[in-house]
Amino acid sequence: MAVFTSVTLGDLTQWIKQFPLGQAVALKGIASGIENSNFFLTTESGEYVLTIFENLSFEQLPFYLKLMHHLAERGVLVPAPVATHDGELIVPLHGKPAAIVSKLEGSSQMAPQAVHCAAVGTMLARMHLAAQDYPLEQPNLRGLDWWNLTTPKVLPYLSAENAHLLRAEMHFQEAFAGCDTYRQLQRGPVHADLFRNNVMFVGERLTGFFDFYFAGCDTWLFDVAVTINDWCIDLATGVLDTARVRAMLDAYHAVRPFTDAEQTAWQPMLRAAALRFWLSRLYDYYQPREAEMLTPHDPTHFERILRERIATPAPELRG
Ligand SMILES: Nc1ncnc2c1ncn2[C@@H]1O[C@H](COP(=O)(O)OP(=O)(O)OP(=O)(O)O)[C@@H](O)[C@H]1O
Ligand SMILES: N[C@@H](CCO)C(=O)O
Repeated sequence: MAVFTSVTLGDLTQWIKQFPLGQAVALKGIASGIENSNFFLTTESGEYVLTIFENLSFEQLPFYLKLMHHLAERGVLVPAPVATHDGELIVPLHGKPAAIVSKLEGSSQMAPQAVHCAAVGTMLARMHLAAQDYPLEQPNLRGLDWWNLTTPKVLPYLSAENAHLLRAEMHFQEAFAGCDTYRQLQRGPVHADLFRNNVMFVGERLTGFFDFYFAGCDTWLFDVAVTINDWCIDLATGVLDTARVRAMLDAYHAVRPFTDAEQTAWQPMLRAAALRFWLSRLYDYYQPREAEMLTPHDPTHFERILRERIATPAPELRG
């Protein structure tokens, strides 16, 4: 159950009047998702998603909602936030920040083929380019600083072997983040969590990216690495699938060509993207939030991926 704050249709009778959407006619809690309370909301003017933010503050949220608005305006397929009559994208509901966004058609493609990976690669590159002139700045809040804070919190729970892996990889990533090649990488707003469950498809047609609430400013290559590490792997082993990798990278490159610095940084970045999710999953596993938590995601999945990315040379970025 992933509705942490309950809302009834009656609660919305007055509240919805601040939006130009007519009356709310149906509301249905969405069971998946582990971060926020989400509802499908039908109003007199159409179908939307109502999100109540359980962890993000009124101060943090404009970065995400305005980014979605910016991207939607530029033709990138993302949910468009709906503004109130006063132009606000975030308003309180039951004392927490809430927003209404357009509902994307379709469903997640949990067994993607090369054709789906190509569509994701194209849209990801378009998104990076379209966000280039986005004026707000917010770091990736799950970047190196967060890894440094989180590592000592999870280390006591790890086997000697895994503790060694984590310490060694943190050491490696600190050095990587400080090197000249890293400084040359192009940066901007990135999604940073573009997993299979955060993209909608109708058949082979991509209908949108969503769940932008881990977005932040980081290297574009980090976003590519996070996406490849989820979409283009054999789930049981974490091994990259060449056909899907090529489809995604070639499609991305056709829209926004990879640079020499990115080619040099590719293997360390695939490791960084694996480390990021190993750490967050370890943290959620050993320090679950009270009561509200669902079954945490399996950390060993990303431990396997990290070991695999260290052991196996990365594929060429430019095929
Ligand atoms: N704009 C949207 N259009 C259509 N469906 C949506 C939209 N936003 C969310 N959903 C649906 O709600 C579900 C949960 O949303 P979301 O992934 O954003 O939640 P979350 O709590 O941030 O979860 P997590 O962080 O675990 O991915 C999605 O799997 C999707 O089915
Ligand atoms: N994509 C993350 C969950 C947060 O959205 C994970 O699989 O660990």
